Amino acid sequence: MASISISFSPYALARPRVRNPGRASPKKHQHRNTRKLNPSRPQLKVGTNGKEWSSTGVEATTYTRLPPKEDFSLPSFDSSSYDLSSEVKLSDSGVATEIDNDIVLLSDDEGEEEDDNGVDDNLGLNYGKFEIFEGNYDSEMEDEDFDSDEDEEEVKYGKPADIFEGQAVNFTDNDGDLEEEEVKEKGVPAVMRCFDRAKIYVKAGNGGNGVVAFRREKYVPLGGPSGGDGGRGGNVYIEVDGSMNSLLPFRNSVHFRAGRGSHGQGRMQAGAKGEDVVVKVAPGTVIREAGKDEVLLELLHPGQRALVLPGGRGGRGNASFKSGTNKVPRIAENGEEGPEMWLELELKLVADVGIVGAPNAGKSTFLSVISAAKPAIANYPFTTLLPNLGVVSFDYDSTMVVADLPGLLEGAHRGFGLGHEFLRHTERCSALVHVVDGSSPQPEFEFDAVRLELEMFNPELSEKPYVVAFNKMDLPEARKNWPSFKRKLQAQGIEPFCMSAVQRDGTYDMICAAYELLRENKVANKEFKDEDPIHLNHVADMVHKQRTASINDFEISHDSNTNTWHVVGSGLQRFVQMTNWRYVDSERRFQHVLEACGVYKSLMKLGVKEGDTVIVGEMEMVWHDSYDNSGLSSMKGSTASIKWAQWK
Ligand SMILES: Nc1nc2c(ncn2[C@@H]2O[C@H](COP(=O)(O)OP(=O)(O)OP(=O)(O)O)[C@@H](O)[C@H]2O)c(=O)[nH]1
Ligand SMILES: [Mg+2]
Repeated sequence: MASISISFSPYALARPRVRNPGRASPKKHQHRNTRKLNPSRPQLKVGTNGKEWSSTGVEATTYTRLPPKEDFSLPSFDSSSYDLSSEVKLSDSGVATEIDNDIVLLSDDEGEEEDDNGVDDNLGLNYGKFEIFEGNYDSEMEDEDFDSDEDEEEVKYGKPADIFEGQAVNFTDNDGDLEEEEVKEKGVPAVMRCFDRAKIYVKAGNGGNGVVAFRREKYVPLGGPSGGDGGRGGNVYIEVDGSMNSLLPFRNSVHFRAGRGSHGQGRMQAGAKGEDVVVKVAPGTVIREAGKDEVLLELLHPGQRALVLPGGRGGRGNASFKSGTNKVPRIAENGEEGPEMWLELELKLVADVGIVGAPNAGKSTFLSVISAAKPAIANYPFTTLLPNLGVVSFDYDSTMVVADLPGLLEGAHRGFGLGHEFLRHTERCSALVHVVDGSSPQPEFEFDAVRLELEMFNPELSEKPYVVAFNKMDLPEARKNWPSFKRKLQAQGIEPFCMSAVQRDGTYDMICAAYELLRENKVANKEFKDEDPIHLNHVADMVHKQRTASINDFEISHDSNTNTWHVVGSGLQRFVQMTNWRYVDSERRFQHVLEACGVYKSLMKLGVKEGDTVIVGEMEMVWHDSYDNSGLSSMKGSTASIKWAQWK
């Protein structure tokens, strides 16, 4: 594209010299036009710079640690949405070798009662034969989302620095949380990552351009300017959709662009406004600007709608520029560009009660019994990969939403297992139900381990009110364990409940107890909400404020090597972007505005020299300074004598 080649005098051009009008297009550092200008006047030569199985087991075992290899016999299932047939066997990889070695080492170092095979007396688990569900889910749903650099990922697992009994093996060096986070993130299949996190791009619509037109009608001589204004660009809204309970839809659609405003037309016709775009999110979504910690919005209730990005203003047509001194304005503005942004969405489910517990404790079974939810249930740890929600109704007006979360392992807070990934969903619960597998060898141990994990993840979680459900009372082991478990918890001041989820025995009392807890706590939450009304359009207000900064606020920096002056200010930049160079008066107004806001004066004060390059926004100009200051205002026909429509 040819350079814009507009050469003009900032002060005293009676007739703007526009070469190739209408071809003006933003382009960076175009070659300069060496057209000769009247040396007696100050001249700037202008150029533009171009921007996410069900089988009922008989013998169920709860694991609070990683389970032994032999327990990992998977029933074959074809239609499952989760294909676990391709777990990575750590014993097959270099990683496993490292873990084996370290565990043996650990038992030696610590002098614990653990034999050379790494058998833990507590649970009878052979830690030397772990399998870990880490990464390699090769189901059709994951193919494209897995990082192909699997090898690279394994290399990242370092030798655990210090492992002692009771502590989970940490695959990373303790070097930095960042690395741990990275490895953990990669190990989680995309469908899980996308369940409650998403990154989206939003852009408001550009405003439509204003036009230059004149009324031509029979018997109406001198009809005057009739160019209409452009329509404003579409807005970007974020709305809470009560039917959504995950952010999975954002796996496929990431970009949301509002429509641009239509251009203005003759006969004073303003352009239509651009189409708004509404991004639907699940209740409980927290929104941040990408890369920043500050929370922009927290959308909790269905129907809430927040204006995030306002559309760009439509450019004014020449009818808007008519004034007493400029009755035939040949000028119109470009529409303002719509703002754009990358947003990070994080979902924290809005459930009243969260069901927590070790894998295989019977959490999903419990949810399926108390609500209409049909979560996957199997005699297998980590059956639940994503949280399930269920609504428990007592009668018409007493209902509560219950979330069943993936099982928690010891070490979950360090990224072991899956539960950690989703623990944040319990942050918004008012009460927790802690399901304990009564048939496990040591239910007390399991109970303590899970409590510890909650505390390690977020101390506030461990402070939430909770009820303990000792499950699987239909099994003889559980009935045997119950008296001692009850005694131990009572000693701690906790009154546990016992139930058999499968036989629906004791589940009603359980849920009534949870509801009671919830009622007490919800009152407190309500009071809090009343105190803190949310103003949902503040993001748009902030964006708007940033964009409409005063044109008088600018900074000038100088690069002495290239003799270039950069005039930087968001108000000025917006002005430059909205200036439509195809119209002849644009240039004069441009000079007028630069003069009025003090850019020329400041440049001269700083010592701008003849031939220096001045860059304002996307415009590149050449400075010509030979002029007579005193003669400016008196010059007839100069821009100074024309009253321009106010910049807004
Ligand atoms: N005998 C007996 N088995 C039960 C009971 N509750 C659950 N189970 C069994 O325990 C196994 C695990 O149940 P789930 O509900 O999938 O356990 P979970 O806690 O959701 O497990 P994860 O989702 O893997 O963490 C299944 O085989 C259930 O049939 C019970 O009260 N009695
Ligand atoms: Mg489950």
